[in-house]
Amino acid sequence: MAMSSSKWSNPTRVNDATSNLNYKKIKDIENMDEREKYAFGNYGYGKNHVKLLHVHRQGSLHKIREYEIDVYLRLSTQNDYLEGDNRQIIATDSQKNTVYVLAKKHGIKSPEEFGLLLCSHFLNTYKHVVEVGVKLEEYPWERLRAEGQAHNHAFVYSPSAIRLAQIVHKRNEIAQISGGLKNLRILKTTQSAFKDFIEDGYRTLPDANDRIFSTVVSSTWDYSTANGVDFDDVWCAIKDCVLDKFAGDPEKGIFSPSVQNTLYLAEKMILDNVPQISRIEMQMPNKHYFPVNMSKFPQEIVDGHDNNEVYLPVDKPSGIIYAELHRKNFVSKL
Ligand SMILES: O=c1[nH]c(=O)c2[nH]c(=O)[nH]c2[nH]1
Repeated sequence: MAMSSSKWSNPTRVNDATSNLNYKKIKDIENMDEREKYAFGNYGYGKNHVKLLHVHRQGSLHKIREYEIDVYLRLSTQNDYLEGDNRQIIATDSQKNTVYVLAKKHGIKSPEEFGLLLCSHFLNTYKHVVEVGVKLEEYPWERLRAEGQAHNHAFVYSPSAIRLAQIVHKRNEIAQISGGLKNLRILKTTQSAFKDFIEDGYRTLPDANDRIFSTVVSSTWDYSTANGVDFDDVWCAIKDCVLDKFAGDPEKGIFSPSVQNTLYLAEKMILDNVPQISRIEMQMPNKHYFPVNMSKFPQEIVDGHDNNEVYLPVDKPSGIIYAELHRKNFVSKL
């Protein structure tokens, strides 16, 4: 397409020689091959939402793991995009089949290890694959207990949190491994306050000495190494750190002056306890539960005690508190 003069062109009149030169440049650009004019930024292709249930059968004792998996590949050439030449394409359907075949052949020890296996498979099998990415979401099935006993082959879906894992493996580089969790919904009825914040013409919220604290935690973290990491143990340990800093001991609990402080303490405990994690980010939306105003029902206010039994769960808006914490010797790649 010819470049027309636009509001971006220099309005200053140029002499004829310069003008001829500019004209030649424009003609050269017009004659350029498309490949010289434009460069690809991010590109790749794969299959999203590959659903998989894996059953590990040890005699009568069965173990299950259920996943939704996204896979993508990046090839060394872009001939598929540029020329409509499909000869280098590993079809997204074949990528999906690979997930099933590798699960059948090798089983699934953890989502991180299965993701690493898929990456190595694609890089080793196809020399023109330069990058593989695998994202996994694991659903929270727990062994059912019946008559006080763990059941051999029945499970209950206990949506306490969804587990996440992501692997990005570029050829000739070390695989980048991330873990994560989402949908961890928690609530406590005391040991939370929020006060002493800015008092100005915009403030209506009173100090709260004792409020409900509820959130839905989501978090992702990066591993600096896979050596010696038991990914299942780490995931449970991280969830326990979050619950510990939120709930504290079962009798007295733990005091929270703000969501910000609780989030920071959880992240710090995770970096203190898991040396193989270099960076963690966490989000804690503040799901508000406001006490219902009972001042119109004075007969219900006994001994001058305000209402602290009946609350209105507020769907929207919610506060959103988030922070990333990394070790000081770690340089974020973002
Ligand atoms: O823990 C909180 N942090 C805030 O920043 C905030 N803002 C707000 O209105 N309530 C709260 N609670």
